[in-house]
Amino acid sequence: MSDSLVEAIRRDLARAQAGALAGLATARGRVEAALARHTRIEEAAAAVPRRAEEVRQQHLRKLEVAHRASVAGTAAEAVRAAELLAPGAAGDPWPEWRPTPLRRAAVPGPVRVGTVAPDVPALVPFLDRAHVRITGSGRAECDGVLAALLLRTLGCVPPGSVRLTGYDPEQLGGGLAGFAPLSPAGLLTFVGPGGLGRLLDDLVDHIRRVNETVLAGEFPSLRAYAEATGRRPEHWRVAVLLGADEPSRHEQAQLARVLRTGVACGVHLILRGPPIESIVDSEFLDTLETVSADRFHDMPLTVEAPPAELVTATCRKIAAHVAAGPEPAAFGDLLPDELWTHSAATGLTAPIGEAADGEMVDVTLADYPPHALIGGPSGTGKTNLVYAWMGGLAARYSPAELEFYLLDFKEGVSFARFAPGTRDPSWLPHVRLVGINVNTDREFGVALLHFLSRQLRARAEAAKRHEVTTLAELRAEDPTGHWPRIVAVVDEFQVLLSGRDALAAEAATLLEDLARRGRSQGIHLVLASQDVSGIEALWGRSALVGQFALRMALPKARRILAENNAAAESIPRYHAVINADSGALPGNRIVRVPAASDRESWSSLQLRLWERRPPSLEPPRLFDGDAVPDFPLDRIPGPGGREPVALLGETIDVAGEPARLRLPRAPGRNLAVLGTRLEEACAVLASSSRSLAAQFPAGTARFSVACLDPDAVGPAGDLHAALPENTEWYDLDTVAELFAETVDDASGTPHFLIVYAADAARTRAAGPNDHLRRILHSGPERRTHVLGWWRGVGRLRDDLGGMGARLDPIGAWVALDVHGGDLSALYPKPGGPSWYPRPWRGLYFDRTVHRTAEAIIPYGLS
Ligand SMILES: Nc1ncnc2c1ncn2[C@@H]1O[C@H](COP(=O)(O)OP(=O)(O)OP(=O)(O)O)[C@@H](O)[C@H]1O
Repeated sequence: MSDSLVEAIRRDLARAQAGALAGLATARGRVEAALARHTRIEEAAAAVPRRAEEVRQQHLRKLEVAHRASVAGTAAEAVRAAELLAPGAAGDPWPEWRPTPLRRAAVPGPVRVGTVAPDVPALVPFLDRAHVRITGSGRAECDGVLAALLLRTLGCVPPGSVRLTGYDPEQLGGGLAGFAPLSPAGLLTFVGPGGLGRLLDDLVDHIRRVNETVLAGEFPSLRAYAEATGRRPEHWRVAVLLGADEPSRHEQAQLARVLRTGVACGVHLILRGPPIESIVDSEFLDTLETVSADRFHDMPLTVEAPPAELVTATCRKIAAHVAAGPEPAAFGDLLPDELWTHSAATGLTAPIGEAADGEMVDVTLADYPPHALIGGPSGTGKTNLVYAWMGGLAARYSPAELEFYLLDFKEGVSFARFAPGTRDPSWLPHVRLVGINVNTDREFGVALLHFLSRQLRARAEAAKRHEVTTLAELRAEDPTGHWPRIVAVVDEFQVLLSGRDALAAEAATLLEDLARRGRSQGIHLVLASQDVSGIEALWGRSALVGQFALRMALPKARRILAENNAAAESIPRYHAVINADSGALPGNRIVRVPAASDRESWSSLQLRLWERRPPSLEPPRLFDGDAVPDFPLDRIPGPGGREPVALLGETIDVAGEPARLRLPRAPGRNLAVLGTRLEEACAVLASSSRSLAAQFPAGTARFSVACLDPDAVGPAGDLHAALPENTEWYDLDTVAELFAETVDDASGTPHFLIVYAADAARTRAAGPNDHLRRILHSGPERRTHVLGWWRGVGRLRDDLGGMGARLDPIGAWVALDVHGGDLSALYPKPGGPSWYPRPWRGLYFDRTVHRTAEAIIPYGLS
């Protein structure tokens, strides 16, 4: 290779090396520049947060200054706000503190446990809002927070609505000692050491049950339930857990569940003590309120513990209140907001009381169930239950929709309040009839049943005319007709069915017919009794009992419900088992019946209804078995009638019409009053004579009063004075003249001989007796009528001719203290009428009009 070639290669290599070195130097310079820029950027970035933090700190300093400046002003506002948030028992200072229970469905607010400076109440949310964890260094302060929280909580809710459980393994209940008086009433229970697991299991079970059966997916919480429905179906349960050994894994899990889900179901925990605290983690913070006994929201807290004696006294009172039993729901709760807005076309529905879950229980009378049976021993509240039910019905349905017929067979005046009285002139507009003190007048009960049967017939006929079958259809077809539902209430109805006589049989037959056919015609029977078990007439007729599908059993009622249904055995006072399914077990609803008996509860409702009554409505008829009816001056026929009519007394009937005796010119038109009861006999003679006298203008009839019993001189004299001026007066010495003169009187002038103790005439002489017999026989055809009182049937017979004499001249009689059998000769049916003599009652029979004799009540004439 030549030298020149080598040289050329060297030069090229040297150039290449120099170029590479220059490139490296340039690259190095660029790297250095980039690194320098990076460092600058990094330094700038580091300066930003520092500045931000400085700005934040400046702001905070300003805020703190502003906050301190405004504390004095805002404290006053905070105090006012606290008063609003925690009124009454929730926040009142202890010296003036007393329980102020909220309504049952109300949601309690926070309660005060102390103050933060300057005097701002420290309020802790608890029931329906949170669990509470109490922390703090001082034991006494923590105890104070606990006591304040519990006592105020108890004072804010209805007594008994918080159930406390204490778990205090260290002090064995000492931490809750002041609350011990709650224990006997079952409001506070203690769980011993080792019982934490069971307690938590129990709470978890309770929460599950509330979720499943009460909230049932419909409400998120009991609080929402209460706000939506106005009712609170469950008690709150508060478990106070005051420290423990390290809880087991299971206990920890259960505790976590309660913390998570308890508040919504009314289960609250109060926690204190490190072992439990250790498992409370941040997961549950939204339902856990932590209260430090030292600081409250970062301010020093002054704990306000309640005085020990206030705690025990309050707990004692709450326990006594709960032990005394729950207050019955108020009568007003049964009433609607607006009166008389309901239609009775398809039935009658009203609440009767409150179930355990606070719900009002409705009771219906309709095609099914048509009739009700109410039972319970004396004093258990049957009458009260009837009042409560009637109040609810009368407030909902107007008198055009509903009518009541009320009968009380017991002695007493329980239904009298519905009729106008001397003290209270108001009456219940729905009531058409009130029968009180009916105990001996079973006839009145039968009369009511007859009356209802007539109503039933009228309805059935109207239904037929309109080609319908039920009341609802009839009302639709005949919208202007008066077709109210009729509710007949018979208290102590067993009296009506007692005895094995014709009256009881008639009553049972009528009842059966009414029960069967009344259902579709809107006629409802409500029968109440102390004890239905012994009523043969009832249990012998299963078809009758079967119609009474609505059963109401008061505590210890026998045989009202089905045989296997013993619910009435165990219900408390003022409660009732309501069963619309003939007493079958699944139909039971237990209700607390409000007090409706006291006059105050009832009167204001009755007054409101009375003031709304239609102007044309007449007051109800009042039948009082203990009262003597007044002689009805307005019912006496006027002068100039076709034939004289004597009023003998009041019939025992729904309308209370007078018992009338027609005295036309016809054989047998005499009246015999029979028996030894002087007053009643005089009353019958007086009312019949006076009513006759009113029918004759002066001088057109003759009246003669013969008083042959010295004891009757008083009333006979009174009658004599009340009769027309020319009425003659005879006694034992002169009566023979009257008979002798009358026996052949052919003047044709009406002549009424009123003879007291007619049988006494015979003891004087043989003559007058015979005259009297002839007057009785042939007088009426000549308008001479005898209204006579004989002191026995035998004596009457003697006056008519002795043994075997015909008694035809006595066409009508009123028997007083004479037994039915003694009247057989005067009665068409063998054995005589069934008649049990009783004071101020007579049995009236007129051969020309009666098939059976009827009971009457003589009028009082005073
Ligand atoms: N639900 C109730 N709440 C408060 N008091 C009641 C209640 N029910 C009944 N009472 C009271 O109990 C007493 C007896 O009640 P009530 O007269 O209704 O019983 P009863 O079963 O009809 O008794 P009796 O057959 O002896 O008349 C009355 O003084 C009444 O005020």
